[in-house]
Amino acid sequence: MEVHTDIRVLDNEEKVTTELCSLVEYIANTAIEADDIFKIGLSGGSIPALLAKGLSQVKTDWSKWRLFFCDERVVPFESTESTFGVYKTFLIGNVPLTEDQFIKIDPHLTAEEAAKDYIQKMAVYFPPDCLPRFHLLLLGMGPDGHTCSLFPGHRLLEETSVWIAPITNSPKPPASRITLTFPVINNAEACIFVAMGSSKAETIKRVFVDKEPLPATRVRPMEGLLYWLLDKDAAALLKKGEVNNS
Ligand SMILES: O=C1O[C@H](COP(=O)(O)O)[C@@H](O)[C@H](O)[C@H]1O
Repeated sequence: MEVHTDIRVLDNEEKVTTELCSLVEYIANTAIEADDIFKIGLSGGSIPALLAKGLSQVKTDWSKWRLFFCDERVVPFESTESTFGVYKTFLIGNVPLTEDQFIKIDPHLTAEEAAKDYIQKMAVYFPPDCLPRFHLLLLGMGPDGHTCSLFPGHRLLEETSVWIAPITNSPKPPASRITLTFPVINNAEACIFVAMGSSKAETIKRVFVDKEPLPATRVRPMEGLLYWLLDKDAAALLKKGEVNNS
């Protein structure tokens, strides 16, 4: 079954930031109205810097936000490789979010233990006996097509038995990470990919024109919405008609 994909090509990073934050605002406030809570999964890479620039304009009840990690590196929070560490530096103090609204890994555990521990932490926020359904996942895509810490050709692409899986041989350092698995990703109410810069152009073509089965292409929220926010450089190899500007 086809998943409707809303691809938006924006002029530059500033416009991508504005579009991203206005979508996040709308989805957050809709979730809060319906469920009295907004559950968002965050990615690392280029996304935290965009949120740092745009989220302060967002009007929402910040106390209702709970922030999870689509993937996280199993390193101390003080490390520049820690995704939570990056968000802590960029967001806390910049928007009215407190550290305890972030559902964090225990960085003192092994990746395997950290994944199990994170499943238990997540379970507190989702109904029992069914897959977690996030209101929103913010996703990035590496030049190799990876998303979260799901890398091309890795056995974790086929993992369906756990919500969160450990990985100890990540091809992109650091090696030790935890990641959401596809059943949870594809159960989300909405996923927003952000890809910017010419280093992403070839991979964007592989996703939308060649339709290669890359990890990012496998994000298909069957009962949800899928957005791709691209800047002009990332979209450079797409022809007219391959995108729907809105
Ligand atoms: O390693 C990672 O990379 C991806 C992509 O990052 P980007 O800088 O190309 O946007 C990111 O989404 C993921 O969370 C991170 O662990």
